[in-house]
Amino acid sequence: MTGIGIAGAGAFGTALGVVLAQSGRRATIWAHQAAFADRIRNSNENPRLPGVALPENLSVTSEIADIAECDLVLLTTPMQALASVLETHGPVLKARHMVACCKGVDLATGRGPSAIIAESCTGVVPAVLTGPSFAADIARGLPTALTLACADAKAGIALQERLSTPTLRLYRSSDTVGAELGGALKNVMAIAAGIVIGTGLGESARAALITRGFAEMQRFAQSYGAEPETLAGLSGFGDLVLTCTSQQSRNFGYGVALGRNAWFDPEITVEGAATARAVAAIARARGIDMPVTQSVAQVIDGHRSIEEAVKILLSRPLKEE
Ligand SMILES: NC(=O)C1=CN([C@@H]2O[C@H](COP(=O)(O)OP(=O)(O)OC[C@H]3O[C@@H](n4cnc5c(N)ncnc54)[C@H](OP(=O)(O)O)[C@@H]3O)[C@@H](O)[C@H]2O)C=CC1
Ligand SMILES: O=C(CO)COP(=O)(O)O
Repeated sequence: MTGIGIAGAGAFGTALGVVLAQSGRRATIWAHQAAFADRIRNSNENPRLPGVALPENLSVTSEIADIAECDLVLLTTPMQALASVLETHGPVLKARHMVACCKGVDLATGRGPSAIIAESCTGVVPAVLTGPSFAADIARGLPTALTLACADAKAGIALQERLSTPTLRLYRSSDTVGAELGGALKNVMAIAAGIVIGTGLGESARAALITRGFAEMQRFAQSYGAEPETLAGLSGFGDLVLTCTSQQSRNFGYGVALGRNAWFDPEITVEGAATARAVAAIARARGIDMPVTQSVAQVIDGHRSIEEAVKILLSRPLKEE
């Protein structure tokens, strides 16, 4: 079967389904809750992506069997759900290609999405779709450019062609590790940027944070063999800029709320929180200098106040850039 399965009925999976269906592809979104699938079907709209009508050739199901025969599956659950979803449903999925669309590092194992796919689904070619794009922008048909990373060059070309649309422009890369780490780490930096703005530290401080945060991202990713060019591209620098500067970003919004000591809805997906904890632990164990990430992890876990974290960051030894 040549249809596209989309595992995860959130804003991003729905937006990808909409744009792919609008350009003639047949796609099916799988939701893990039957009631939620019913709600989407009955209203022809996903409450996580309000105001976007679903095209006719985009189906919604809560039966995993309905996407089992798809040759391509996009994995659009939150990162911390990916391993359990693949453990439970991976064996029934017959897809030869799986594209991870989630951004983060698994807190329990320290693994990224492509490693989770490779370990859970033998014989599947893992790929990663990541880069600067808000689901609402994609779904409205606004122009977006993303990175499609796949270590298998032939599969990468086929996936790039299959998933590009007139408004969704995919650039190809073979550096899956670099692409997925860029997407994971920028969310941590977006929380930090939100804290900077929420606390009233100013735009100059945010620019410094983004720049030093990018240096930190490079250090971490290169320790895993990522190419510096990947981090400088859409999946790293591009998404870092978007997420650290846009009110649309949930990670940025969470940071702003922390900075203002304001309530933030715990139902909202904030991938950078678990990823900050995961990356801080890995960096400590591997001796990688990640001061911003360590500070974010300490602040969100209540182990350090924002004032203390800022003081510590500003009193680090002076050094060359
Ligand atoms: N939104 C965006 O603009 C973008 C998001 N992404 C990435 O896409 C990923 C998903 O984000 P997004 O779509 O926004 O998230 P949402 O918060 O919109 O939705 C998450 C969805 O995942 C479902 N889900 C949660 N746990 C499971 C599970 N165990 N099995 C199956 N489904 C589950 C939720 O269902 P329920 O609520 O019923 O539990 C919900 O439908 C994230 O990694 C994010 O970083 C990437 C680019 C853009
Ligand atoms: O990844 C995204 C934009 O590229 C979405 O960011 P948020 O999860 O912070 O909303």
